Amino acid sequence: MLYPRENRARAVMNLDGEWSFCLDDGTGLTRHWERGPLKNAERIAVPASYNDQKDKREYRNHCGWVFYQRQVTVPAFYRGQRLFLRMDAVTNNALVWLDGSLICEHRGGFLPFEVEITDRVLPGEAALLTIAADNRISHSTLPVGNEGTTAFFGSDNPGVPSVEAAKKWRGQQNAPNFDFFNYAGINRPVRIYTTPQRYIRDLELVPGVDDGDGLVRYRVETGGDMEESGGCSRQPGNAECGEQDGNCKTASGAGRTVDQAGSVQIEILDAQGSIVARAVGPSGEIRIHRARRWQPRPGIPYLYTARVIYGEDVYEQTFGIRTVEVRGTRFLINGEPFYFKGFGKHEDSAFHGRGLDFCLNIRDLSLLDWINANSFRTSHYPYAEEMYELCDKEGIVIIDETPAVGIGAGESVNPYETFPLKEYHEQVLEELIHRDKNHPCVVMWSLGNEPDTEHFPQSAYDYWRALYDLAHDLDPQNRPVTFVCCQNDYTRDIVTRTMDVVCLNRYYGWYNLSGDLDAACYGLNLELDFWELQGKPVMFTEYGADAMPGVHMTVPEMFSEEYQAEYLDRIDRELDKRSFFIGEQVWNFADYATIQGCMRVDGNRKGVFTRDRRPKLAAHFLRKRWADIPNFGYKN
Ligand SMILES: CCCCCC[C@@H]1NC[C@@H](O)[C@H](O)[C@H]1C(=O)O
Repeated sequence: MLYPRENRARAVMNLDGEWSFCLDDGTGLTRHWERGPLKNAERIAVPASYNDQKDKREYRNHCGWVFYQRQVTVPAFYRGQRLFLRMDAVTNNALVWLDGSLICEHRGGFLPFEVEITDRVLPGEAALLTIAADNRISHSTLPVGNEGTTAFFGSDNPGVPSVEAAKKWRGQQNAPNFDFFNYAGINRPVRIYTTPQRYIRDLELVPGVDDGDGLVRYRVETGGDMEESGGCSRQPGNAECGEQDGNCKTASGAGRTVDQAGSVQIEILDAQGSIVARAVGPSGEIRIHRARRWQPRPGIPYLYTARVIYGEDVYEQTFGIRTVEVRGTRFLINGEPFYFKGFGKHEDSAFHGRGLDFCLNIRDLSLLDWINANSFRTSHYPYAEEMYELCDKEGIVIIDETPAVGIGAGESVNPYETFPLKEYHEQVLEELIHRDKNHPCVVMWSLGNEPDTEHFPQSAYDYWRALYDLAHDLDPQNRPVTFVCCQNDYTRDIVTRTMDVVCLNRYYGWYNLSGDLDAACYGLNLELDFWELQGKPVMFTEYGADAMPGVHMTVPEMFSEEYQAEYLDRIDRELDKRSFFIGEQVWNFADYATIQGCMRVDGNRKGVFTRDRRPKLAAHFLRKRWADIPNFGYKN
């Protein structure tokens, strides 16, 4: 499924803007609100979460379906073209109708899905588009919601009769088993795009090097051929209603890599737009003489463009010539040992919630430059495609993470036996890799964040090892695969040590040994001694401390800006002593919204920037530290 781009063969209609909106009162589906204009509708902006767009508690705390609606008129001059409706992300589950007919549904709130509507709309005629979004989370969703218990870090007095009675009285509420607000709705763009009858369905680019040349393996999948069959080529994110067995059916017939009805041509253009190589056929290998490498900044993130021509259709995709490899305890990019400097982030901002915000993306990459960072993890879900395109251009390295956060329920519940997540997790992983496979900025896949790997070690190993193998099978570039492990008994965890890179979230001196950085460094070193024996590259994907802006102390204590800065300084000094330690990603880039709770003061305050992107003391510390740490060769 290709990102929508307009060109001489394709048009894109962006449906962003003001839509009609209703919170479901529990009758929307049974009374078929999609069959006509929404009654008592309010105005809402798309793309953006709905939660913060109104000053109404019911918007903030809604639990269930919401309905979005707008009229769409495809221009008459699109007649004869194929038409596709693409939703970049509807959080968390979606139903889509046109003129009251269900045309597709999708599970998952952070990856795109599309459906062909060529035979469902009449160009020149208005149609009523309705999208319903369900924000409920549970043991069956990713991210995971708690069932019958409190949210992550929630507090409770279980068993007290009055408290238990009140929980029953208040009815169903979402209880996120994750530490970010469960923003929901149409968080990313909705578009209609056109293609010629025979069109390019997908493009896979696998860059390699050969004695200074670039060697790019490519594969083009086409669709809409004359001899099209109704066959189902499983293309993640292509959905058509009626396929209740989860078997995606492409409404446009089977995808083919073997060209049946016309030749595929591919041209490679350099950054100046000159054709430097070309090939014919739906798959093959292209040599680019004296190719320029894609390098993380301050290197040059050089991008080529693959232009595919198939019949009347054209599609252009940028890509980079770079290699990624784990060798011993080193993480190599273009054969050189890379050191990760950066953060766990969130897609989070006032007003937009989790909605795509082009301006914020530009601003955040500017701040990553200001602070001398080179990378971030898309914690804890895939980010909007536009951010990856920016990182390709700016030379920022990404660890790309699924929405699998919160898989665990304490020592008494084995989530791997009781949470029905395996197939869904596989679907999400497949959609993620399918969407992001061509981005040079993506150097590693993270299968998920902080699952329980301590209480049921063998079940955990079986579950995550299968996903690890699947990720390696699915990724044409076969990038390293990891997952992110939380503070646990690392001697009982038999999963983390099997990943290509050991990614640790550690909070010595915060969630344990609180406020005591001497003891924190002592404990950290005991654990690092353990990891030294594993012979794997190890990095922090989270470490940090909350800091309330403006709280200052001469003797640093928790929640002061000084403590946050000293925390990072002390821990970093210990990490510098370990040659197998290949990166430090601080939690978090910026303060962000969470569910209410006695552990959160207007959200999570571990940001080194405030939510409106003002630097705390720790940001100045990191900017200075990271100015002296090179991308390559810092450790070995
Ligand atoms: C004992 C609890 C361990 C929590 C580990 C720390 C958490 N990791 C996942 C992130 O989404 C949270 O925001 C972070 C935290 O709380 O700030």
